[in-house]
Amino acid sequence: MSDEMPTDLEVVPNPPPLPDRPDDGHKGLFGRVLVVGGSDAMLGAPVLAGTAALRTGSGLVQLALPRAMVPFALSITPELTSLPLGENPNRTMLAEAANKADVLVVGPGMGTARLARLRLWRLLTVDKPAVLDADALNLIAASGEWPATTSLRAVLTPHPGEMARLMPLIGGSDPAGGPPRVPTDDAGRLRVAVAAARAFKQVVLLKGKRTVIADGRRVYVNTTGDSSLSKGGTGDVLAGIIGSLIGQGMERFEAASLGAWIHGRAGEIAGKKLGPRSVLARDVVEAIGEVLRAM
Ligand SMILES: NC(=O)C1=CN([C@@H]2O[C@H](COP(=O)(O)OP(=O)(O)OC[C@H]3O[C@@H](n4cnc5c(N)ncnc54)[C@H](OP(=O)(O)O)[C@@H]3O)[C@@H](O)[C@H]2O)[C@@H](O)CC1
Ligand SMILES: Nc1ncnc2c1ncn2[C@@H]1O[C@H](COP(=O)(O)OP(=O)(O)O)[C@@H](O)[C@H]1O
Repeated sequence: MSDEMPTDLEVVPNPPPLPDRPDDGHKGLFGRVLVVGGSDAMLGAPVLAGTAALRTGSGLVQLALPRAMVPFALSITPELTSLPLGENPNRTMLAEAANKADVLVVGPGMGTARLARLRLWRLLTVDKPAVLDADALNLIAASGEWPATTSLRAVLTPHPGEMARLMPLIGGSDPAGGPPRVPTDDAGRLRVAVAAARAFKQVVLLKGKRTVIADGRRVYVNTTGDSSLSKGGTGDVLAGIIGSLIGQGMERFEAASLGAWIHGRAGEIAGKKLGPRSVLARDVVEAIGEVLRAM
């Protein structure tokens, strides 16, 4: 990975507007999102992602998650539908659901066990746009190389810890010989996001204060958001928002940029109501409506 700052980038100053929502539309027009995630220890992550997608305007959101969790997940958000996953890899049913969807959100709370890996590898062969988050990224990092055969057109949404795990795949290392680390300054974060986008040929969103979105040619640095978002589950909310915008027809870089902006504003609004310390990820989901109404 080069230490040079790329000089051939278009810096996008503002996120794009929301896509149109025709008055005579129906749920089939506004995107079918499939969220694949959840594991014994983590139910909240896929539910937060799916609920955020519904709040952002998706017509239909289905959660593919372990069978035992389905009743609990649906009792939190009954507007979600489910694909119960059993102990076998269930890869055919999963691939069928993925093929019916307009966009996939893969990884929130999925864990890194064998079944999760098998399911992810099956999904990587589906020709769909996707948001790859959390454990989807950890599984790819653990495999040691970017899956060159993937047909997914993805937005990767690593936090700096996940990005550090991916860095060996783009030739990133710590000069001192320790584990790779993501720089904390703006220029360094931008360099890493652009290098990853170019190496993987995907859209990369590097989370944190001043989230960076890069597609290899363009870069957008988000300015919304504060410490109201510094709590478990808010990244899952972001994955759902971006998936929803892609499902509503937005191009991936634009969806990731606008999604980061909406997510940050929703965090700020929730923080004003409750105080930044007390905001939960679900409060960020609840604030999405206020953000969208004002746009
Ligand atoms: N309710 C639920 O169901 C929830 C489920 N969740 C699910 O949990 C799973 C594991 O995801 P996870 O992010 O919690 O663990 P992991 O990837 O090991 O990250 C921690 C490591 O990364 C680093 N690090 C993190 N952020 C950083 C930053 N901004 N800046 C810098 N470093 C940062 C951090 O480093 P440290 O600060 O400790 O030095 C640490 O090493 C995943 O499936 C997710 O979806 C969660 O979404 C929560 C709610
Ligand atoms: N101080 C902050 N300012 C702006 N955004 C923040 C801040 N703290 C966290 N965030 C945002 O909150 C989200 C946290 O995501 P992540 O670390 O993946 O959480 P989780 O995995 O628990 O859902 C990211 O979008 C990140 O950019």
